[in-house]
Amino acid sequence: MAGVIERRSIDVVPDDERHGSAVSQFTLWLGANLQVTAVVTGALAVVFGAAAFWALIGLLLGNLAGGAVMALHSAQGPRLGLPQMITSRAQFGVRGAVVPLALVIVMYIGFFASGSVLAGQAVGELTHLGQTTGIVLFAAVTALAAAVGYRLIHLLGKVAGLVCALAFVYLGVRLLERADLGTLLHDRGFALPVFLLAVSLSASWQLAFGPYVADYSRYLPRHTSPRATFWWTLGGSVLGAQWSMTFGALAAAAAPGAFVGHEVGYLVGLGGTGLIASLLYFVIAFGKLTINILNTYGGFMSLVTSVSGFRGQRSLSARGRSAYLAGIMVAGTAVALLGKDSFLTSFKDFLLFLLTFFTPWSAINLVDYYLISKERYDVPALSDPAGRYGAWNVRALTVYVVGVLAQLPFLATAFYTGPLVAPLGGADVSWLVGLAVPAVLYWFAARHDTARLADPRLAEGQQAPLESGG
Ligand SMILES: Nc1ccnc(=O)[nH]1
Repeated sequence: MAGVIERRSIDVVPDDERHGSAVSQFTLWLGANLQVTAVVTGALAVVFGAAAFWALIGLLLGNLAGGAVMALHSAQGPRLGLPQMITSRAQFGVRGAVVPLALVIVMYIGFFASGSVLAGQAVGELTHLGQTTGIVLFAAVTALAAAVGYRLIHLLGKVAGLVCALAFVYLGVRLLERADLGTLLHDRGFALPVFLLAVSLSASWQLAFGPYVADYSRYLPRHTSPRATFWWTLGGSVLGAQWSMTFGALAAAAAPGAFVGHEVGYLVGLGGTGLIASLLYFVIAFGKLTINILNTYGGFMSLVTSVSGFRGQRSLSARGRSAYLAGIMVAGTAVALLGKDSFLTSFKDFLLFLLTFFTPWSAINLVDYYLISKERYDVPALSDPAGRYGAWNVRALTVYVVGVLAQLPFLATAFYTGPLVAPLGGADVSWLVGLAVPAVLYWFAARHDTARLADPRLAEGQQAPLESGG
């Protein structure tokens, strides 16, 4: 058992523990995306007024654009052997990284909560124990699996991907027995704002994976091709999300009133009753499990990265691991139980609003890694506030704040709508601004900051010094 439970967290994965191939990224991200929240997201595009035909095209564009950004993060994993958020220390400073980190933690607790509410419904129905017990059971299984860690997460992703793919084929057939595809796609009326909304919904969906993508590629052998990692990640994530979202958009077009607000019940009702219904409840919960584990593990990793920046640790004991994981699980479950009846709709808005705070992070992290640092970081300095990355990088933090503020005029949420939304016909393109503005600003601000750049000779053997250090 000891060999099964993961020991590592924020520390570098040494070469002798590296294993697997880039294809594992395809199966994990397929499994993470073939699930009910993605179905709901696709349905929203139609609910907000896009014709199903254009909704599907918009969703695909967003999945591809957001997916490309998330997959660029994935390719960092094999190269550095580090989880995702710790690489932000190279841009923001060892302590400055806490600024984007804190927001990422809040976001993943929020995703944990909203996912657990849907899965808790399914577990409650399946076990006849009700939603509250369902949420608690689901959270406990999530935390246990996250504690076992990397290998189990990949295994579950593979199994869930397969099981959910079968279920989605079945549900797709049932849907098309009830509704004629030609009729659903017949309306070709185009309206730019709702089309752009469909693009934003799926782009945000993908971008929200960004802060933990490399966590799941960091055990791949160092020489795994970055291209292969990129394409397998992109392929799995886009295929899974687009498939689920297509199903959701068509379901919403076929039965607008019946689907929205009754997602779990509607999906099960499509399938049938009795044993089939029980199976579908199981599949819905199982489908949410992969992503919920990712949210727990990602929240945990971000929390450890934040705290260790101040306390100077470079690794974590088994007890510390469990304690941090339990902390994320308890927080997520508490929010789920408090919010299950009321605020989850506005909560979704809150989550999209939070996205505003880390599209600039993605832009800065990627521009630095690929264009300025050229895929090389001085790994020991990532844990040294007196090292080349410093404690607080004011330049990067300023670009980050400007990147967040630049989006405000473009934001359209339930509780705040910026002044430039109406001139754009009601469309929210803030995520594009949140990527482009900080990317350009950071490039100009940091490209001559040569003291920060790692010695090219560090490129291959860069992990060695950390081993002795901690
Ligand atoms: N799109 C998402 C990203 C991260 N976590 C989620 O639950 N969903």
